[in-house]
Amino acid sequence: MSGEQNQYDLICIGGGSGGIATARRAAAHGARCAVVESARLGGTCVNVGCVPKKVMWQAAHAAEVMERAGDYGFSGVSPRLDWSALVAARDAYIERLNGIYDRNLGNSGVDTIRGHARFVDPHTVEVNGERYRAERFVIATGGVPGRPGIPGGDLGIDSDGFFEMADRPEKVAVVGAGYIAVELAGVLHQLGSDVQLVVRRERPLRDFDEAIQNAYVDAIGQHGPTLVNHFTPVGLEAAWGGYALHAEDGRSLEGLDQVIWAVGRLPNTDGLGLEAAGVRLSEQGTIPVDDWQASNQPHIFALGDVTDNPYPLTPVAIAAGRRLADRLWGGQSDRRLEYRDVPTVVFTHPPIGTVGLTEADARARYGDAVRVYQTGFVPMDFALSPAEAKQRSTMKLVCVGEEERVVGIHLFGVGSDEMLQGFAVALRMGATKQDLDDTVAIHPTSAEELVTMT
Ligand SMILES: Cc1cc2nc3c(=O)[nH]c(=O)nc-3n(C[C@H](O)[C@H](O)[C@H](O)COP(=O)(O)OP(=O)(O)OC[C@H]3O[C@@H](n4cnc5c(N)ncnc54)[C@H](O)[C@@H]3O)c2cc1C
Ligand SMILES: NC(=O)c1ccc[n+]([C@@H]2O[C@H](COP(=O)([O-])OP(=O)(O)OC[C@H]3O[C@@H](n4cnc5c(N)ncnc54)[C@H](O)[C@@H]3O)[C@@H](O)[C@H]2O)c1
Repeated sequence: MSGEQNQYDLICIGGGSGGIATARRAAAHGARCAVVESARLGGTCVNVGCVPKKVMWQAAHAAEVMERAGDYGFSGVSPRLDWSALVAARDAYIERLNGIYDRNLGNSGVDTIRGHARFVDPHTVEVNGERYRAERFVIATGGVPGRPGIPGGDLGIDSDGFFEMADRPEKVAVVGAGYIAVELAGVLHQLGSDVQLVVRRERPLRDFDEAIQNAYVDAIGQHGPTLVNHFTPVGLEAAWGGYALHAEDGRSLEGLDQVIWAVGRLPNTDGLGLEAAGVRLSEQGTIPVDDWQASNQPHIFALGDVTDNPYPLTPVAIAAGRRLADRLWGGQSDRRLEYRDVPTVVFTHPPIGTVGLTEADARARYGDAVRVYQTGFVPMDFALSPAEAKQRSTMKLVCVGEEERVVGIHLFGVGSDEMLQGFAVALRMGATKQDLDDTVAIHPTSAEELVTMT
């Protein structure tokens, strides 16, 4: 029987990016809140996503910079990676973050309930046999990696498995054409593995602006990983000589130490008891929500990767949650997340940064009113490098109308990851090409190209 202490204003199911952010903001507004988490606090991002991925990317980036040391006159730089030391340091860092998340929840006055939450009725969840009631719920249970439904699809590993690898594989196929595939392929390639990036169509990152797709494909054509295109996997076999990945057209990739599936993620609603709560799911298994994050049950909200959110990103889950809490408990009745002009970075080598419309989307929406500015250059990082080692950067501005309002910014090159955030503010505020031109450049940087394009 649940007592007073098990009665809340808000229970967030899922202690990841969205659930924690919502509960802490609601608590700051005075709501009595709890977060239920069945695994490690911090969710995908902290444990098997952004954070360990960025650590691996930093390691790969360090390797890349050390490769260039000779160009600047250094000698004797021949690093050898101790994979297990890297993994141990990374995991210790994440453990510290888990502790910080725990303390932050406590300091914010949010109760943490450990275990798997399951609705037993629209206002009650059960966790480890104990019942908890709330006036409102936020479902922020995120997603899990998917695998193809082909023979041998259960062999190999997914992105969760990538973070468990005790050794660096010598020869690996990364299957997929989205963020995770290109990021993991890039890290492993840069850290010394022989990597084949396997895509079903012509090239990866097909949702990105064509200039970015081309720049990325040119870059990996020059430096790796190896692109294997038009390859639709139909089977994976484990044999003595290593894995063999078979394609629909009869081709095979053989002798692989590892195969990493990066073929998309699935919303995580397993065992949530949504039928008991009366919450409907979409055909894709996501929880459909309205503009205010409400499910078909007005007191049950959902956000982040478990919804049909077009940007399954950590800051998006956080922003949706904080705005929801501001609206429900902070008296800000119009506050909600608008799912547009969300800046995002893909941590390739070099990285990709993008915000707003691609040229193709802008042309579909605005027709001839679109004007595009594009530039390509070798950043100064490679000024002293031999021609074959130089990496080019690409930048594109998509502008609309007489006033040339900037509606899309697409970057590929060293520093794009850190460059984009400020320009995304400008885009959101309605900056025009003239505003960029009127901003005095910072020299010598790559970023100055964005305010000097003709
Ligand atoms: C490899 C990888 C790299 C990524 N890199 C980036 C990046 O660089 N930048 C970026 O912005 N995004 C990145 N993402 C995406 C980002 O991690 C997600 O968008 C984000 O974590 C979604 O937050 P969420 O709150 O919706 O869910 P999650 O963070 O997934 O949290 C959901 C939590 O709910 C818990 N849970 C599930 N069901 C229950 C239940 N019934 N009861 C109790 N607890 C439950 C889970 O254990 C989990 O901890 C990456 C993702 C992956 C996989
Ligand atoms: N840097 C970042 O911000 C970052 C990094 C990683 C992930 N994420 C987020 O996580 C989300 C999920 O990433 P993701 O890469 O898992 O998914 P995704 O949906 O971006 O890509 C999945 C890819 O797998 C391909 N695919 C699907 N089935 C396949 C099959 N049977 N065989 C071969 N290929 C197949 C699809 O064509 C698609 O290109 C992203 O949309 C992104 O929002 C963000």
